[in-house]
This record gives sequence, structure tokens and C-alpha cells, in this order.
Amino acid sequence: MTIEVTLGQEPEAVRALREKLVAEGVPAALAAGDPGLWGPEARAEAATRLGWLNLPLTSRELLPEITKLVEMARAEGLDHIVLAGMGGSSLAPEVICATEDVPLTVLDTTDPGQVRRALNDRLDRTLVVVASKSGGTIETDSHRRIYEKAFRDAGIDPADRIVVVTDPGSPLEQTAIDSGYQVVLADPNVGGRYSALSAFGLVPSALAGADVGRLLDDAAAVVRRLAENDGNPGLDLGVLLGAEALAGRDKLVLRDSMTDINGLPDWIEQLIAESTGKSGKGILPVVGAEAAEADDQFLVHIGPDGGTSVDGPLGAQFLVWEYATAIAGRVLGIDPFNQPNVAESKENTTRILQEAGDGPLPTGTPFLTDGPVEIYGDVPGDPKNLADVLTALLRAIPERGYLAIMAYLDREAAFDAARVGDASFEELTEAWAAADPATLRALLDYRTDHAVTFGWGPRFLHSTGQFHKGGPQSGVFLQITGAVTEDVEVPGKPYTLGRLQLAQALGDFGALASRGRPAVRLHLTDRVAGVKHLLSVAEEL
Ligand SMILES: O=P(O)(O)OC[C@H]1O[C@H](O)[C@H](O)[C@@H](O)[C@@H]1O
Repeated sequence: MTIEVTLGQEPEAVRALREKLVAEGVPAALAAGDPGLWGPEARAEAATRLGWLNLPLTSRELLPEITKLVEMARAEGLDHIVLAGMGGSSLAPEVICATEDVPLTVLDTTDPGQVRRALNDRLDRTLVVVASKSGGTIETDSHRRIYEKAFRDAGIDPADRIVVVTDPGSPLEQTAIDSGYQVVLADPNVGGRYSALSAFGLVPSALAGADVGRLLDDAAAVVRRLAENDGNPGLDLGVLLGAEALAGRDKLVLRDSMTDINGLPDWIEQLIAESTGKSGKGILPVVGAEAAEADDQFLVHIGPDGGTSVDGPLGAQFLVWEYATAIAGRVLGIDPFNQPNVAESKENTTRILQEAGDGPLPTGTPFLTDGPVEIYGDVPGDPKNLADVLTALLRAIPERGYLAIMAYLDREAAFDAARVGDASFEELTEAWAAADPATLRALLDYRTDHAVTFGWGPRFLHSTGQFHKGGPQSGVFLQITGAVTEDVEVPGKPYTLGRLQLAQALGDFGALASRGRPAVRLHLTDRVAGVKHLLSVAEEL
């Protein structure tokens, strides 16, 4: 099966841009890994970031090692695979496993409830993949420490249950060697968000039961076309992304339609937001919206649906979207391989934790309390309640701006709340939506023509977080945090998960507020009641 990019009605600007890039020799140069395509300042970084172009072939060398790991896990009866990894170290395996319908528990959260749920699930049959390219990501480091202790407490040797995926020479590689963990080293010439077809995508997916050989075959089948001037799906898609953004349509609405691929928009979201959202420019992916509603938005379907679509197998989709993002980077005049503003919130978080010591975190004082919801921050006007605050935020969205909702909560809690006796599928879905903070996206979207995005914290910090801070300064920000009733210690560290989660929210809030963007934090003093109240207020706006 091949991959096809259908552009619907091709505007003249798209045709002209493609002709320009072809005249400059860009398609063949990119396929050959030319690091000079993004200007002199980006050259040094690009020189060590283009390995993804070769992964369909080079990753084949990993297959024997991966097969051994899979056999070892099967022989030991380890059938609960947990993946601890943030952003590029977990988003691809999540899509691969969802598409192949094989179970994978992804830990890309600091929510104590969500982590505890994973810990309480079949620990005796659990294998944990700890995946971090840099080896220094605080969330992943915390998960490793927590699982090491849980295994030891259960009389299990962590060395039998932890597999590490990291870059050669990272601090995590050293920890793994010291601890006797199995290590799979990834290609260091591939950045995190371009690593879907590297060890980061393949190891956890294969352990969970996915056919990663086929994934590579499907990607390999498109490689030759990426050097072509005609019939090059990566070029067509990249030109479209670039031309639309240049024309002011810089919100990319992504929809899964009639496809067997499950959840690819979440992976594309990180790839495009982190690659393009910098220097005041960028393309904002919008996941979950029904249609492109305003003239700053455009819609791309994943699957064979009409209009503009990218249809083809998952392995090829990964490669084509990566190639297209690199093309869009050149068109927009940005370096698609760095993430200059991600570190800022991380540094704020570290400072907040250090300065607070054992004392309370600097949350400030709520300017309003509405039932189980405390409201912090600043909004224009004189809001009297939560409804006024939401209305004020929607009104504060500037022309061609957007509202970003960021929920530092347990993304699976709604499933628990929805589990009611022998309810029908429809009843369950309804109960789930009524308890799911993500429902707020649709409710607020209904009330504005502007783009509304939703991200789980801290997961989005490794994705759209770059765009929020480095992209066009047109965002309005709504954070949601929640009270922690049962916290989780992080062994060897002075913070708990709950404290880290709140410090991450405060750290990002500081980064956004320092740019003068409207930002509000809603703190749910009772999580279940708080979500219910928030959704019912949003419904009545
Ligand atoms: O794989 P790691 O080094 O742990 O990094 C995980 C993530 O962290 C950072 O926030 C980067 O901005 C992401 O691009 C990356 O995917």
C-alpha cells in the first residue's frame, strides 16, 4: 500500500511554491541529508539531526536485538508493558500500539493518581521501558525511581524488569549500566520528535506486540519518492503546510477519518508545534476539532476522506510528515530541529521547587472561588464567577489567536468515573465525556470561531508548549490543576509527584505570564466535583 497526499483544490500559491523549491533542488537535497537547507545558523544542528531519513533502513539492524527482548519478555510472562517517556519518547509508540490494537501503558504524566493506577496494575507481570534521548528528563527519571522502588518492595529485581532506551553517552545510559539494566541505544543523529522509526518507536511497540518490521517496510516503500520532484508526498504536504501558513492559515486542524490509524494527530501535533513554533512564527496543530471554522485554519484528514488528505500506512505517514515538516521549516525560515523555548518552563519549575524547600509552593492567592474551583491569575473586566472568567478569556483571544487549555490532571480518571454497572456503550461514552476535562475543549470551541486546543500537562510541555512560548504571541491560556489526596514519593528526591506536577504548572504559568499573555489557572479543590462544575458552567455560557 502506498501513501498519497491529496490536496483538494490546489491554490496557485501552492503550485508556485512547489516550483520554486524544485528549481532550488530542495527535494533531492533533503532526501540526501543536506544540512544547509535551513540557513547558516541552523546548519550545525541540522548536521546531527537528519538521521531520520535513513531509519527505514538503518533501524532494521535493531530487529534481532528487539526480537531477543520480546522473546525474553514472553518467556518471563511479562505481558504488561509500561512505557515511561515524554514527548518524542512516547508519542509514536502510543500511536503504533493503538493502531495495532496492542495494549501499552504510557506514563507521560506526573499525576500521582495516574502513576499509582499503573503501579497497581499487574506489577508481577510488568516490564518497564524507560525511554529518554537526553537521559535527563525529570518526569522519566521520576518514573524510573518509582518503579525501581515498587519492584524492590515486591521482592522483584528491577534489573529483570527495566529496559532502557537512550542515546549513547547519556546519563541514563550510565545509570542503566550501573544498575544492570538492558539498554538499547538509539541513533544520536535523530531528534526526539523525528524518532518514531528509531529504537524509541520500535522497542516499546514490539514489546507490546506490534509488528515493527512491517512499520519499517511501509516507511521504506516511500523513501525513493522523497527524492523526486513529482509525485513526492513529503514535498506536496510540506509545500501545503508552508504555503497555508504564509497565507495566514497557520492553524492546522487534524482529523482521523475513515482510517485504521489511531491517534496520529497527537504525534503530528508535537512534530509540527515544536518544529515550527519559534521566532514568533509557526503552525499550530488543532486536534479534536470537527472542521476548520475560521479563515486562519485549514483542515487535513488522515485517511482517504475527501478534501485535503494524507492516506497511507503508519510507517510511511511518520516519514512523510517528518519530511513535510522539514520542508515547511525551510519555507517559514525557521530551524525545524531545535526547541529553544522548552527549557524555560523546566528551569522555572526547578527554581520553584528549590526555593520552596519543604515549604508551600508559591501558588499566590485566588482572586475568586466558585464552588470547587479556585481561580488564579488575571482576566480583563470584573469577573464575578467562573462563567465570567471563561467568557472574559474567550473575549481576550485576539484576531488570528487561539485559546490553549492545559490540564495537569489524570487523563484516565474519566474512565473510572464512567465505569457504572452494566451501562450500555452509549451510556458509558456519555458518562465518560461528562467526567472528562478534555470535553471543555469542545464546549469552549462551540463558543468561539478561534482555534481552541487541549493538552494534558506536563505532556504538552514537550509539544505545543514550545509553540505557546516561541510561536506567534496570540495565545490565551487556561490551566487546570487539581488537589492531590494521595501523593507518590519520588525516591531519592525531595519532591513528590504531586508537588512536581504543581511546580510544572506554576513554572509554565510564569513563562506565559512573563510574555504578557492572558493566563488563568483553575484549581479544582475536589477533582471530580470540580470537573463536573467546570463542564456544566461551560455548557451554560
Ligand atoms: O527523550 P527525552 O530526552 O527525555 O526528551 C523528551 C522530550 O523532551 C523535551 O521537552 C523536548 O522538547 C522534546 O522534543 C522531547 O521529545
